[in-house]
Amino acid sequence: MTSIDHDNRAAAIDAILARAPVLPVLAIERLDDAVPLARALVDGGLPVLEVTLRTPAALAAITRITAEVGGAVVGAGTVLSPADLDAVAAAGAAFAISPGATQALYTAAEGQRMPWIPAIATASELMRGLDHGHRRFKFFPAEAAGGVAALNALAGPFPQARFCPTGGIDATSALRYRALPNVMTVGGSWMVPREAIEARDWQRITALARACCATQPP
Ligand SMILES: O=C(O)C(=O)C[C@H](O)[C@H](O)COP(=O)(O)O
Repeated sequence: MTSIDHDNRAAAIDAILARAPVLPVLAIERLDDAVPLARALVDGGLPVLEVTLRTPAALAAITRITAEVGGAVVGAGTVLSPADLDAVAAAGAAFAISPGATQALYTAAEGQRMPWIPAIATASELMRGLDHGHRRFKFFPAEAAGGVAALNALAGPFPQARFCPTGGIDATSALRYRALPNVMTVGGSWMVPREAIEARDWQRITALARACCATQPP
């Protein structure tokens, strides 16, 4: 892949993630929850979704949301291997995102049209990703790996890199991340509480999503 292709790849990721200030991270246990859950989030102003491959329903959920929820942009999360990358592309994912990165994934992603976002937690991991031509990264596990202070520090030597911090973030800390110039969007699951999904309380999820779009602490 040429560096121009890498520019296109970064632009494609920017275009997707710029659509919302927050990226909900979903673990969908019941396939029938996929469409109403996605609708609740889209209605609350969060159209870009990460459906993690942590449940058996995940691939079918990606396909179903993509087909049935207008306005949703469905990505796949917890992509751990080239086989996962192939599977989520076949399911129709608009993008793929991983909690880390491996040489196998960097190589496999070169052959995919679907954008893939590797994750980093250290400067050395970031340098490896930059060597592969990537400039957009998940920062995981964000809070445990140094949080806002770490991203501020990385901005010095790596001004070309931008991040989607994820892991341990809540409604209040999300605002601190969103204020950083090197943050594209903030990932997390705080707006999709497990008990709300179990109770199919879609109105509560829409209200929590709406609060994510606010610029003041909830
Ligand atoms: O599964 C993956 O691919 C991950 O990278 C992990 C998730 O993004 C985080 O577990 C979400 O973070 P919480 O908001 O703390 O729930």
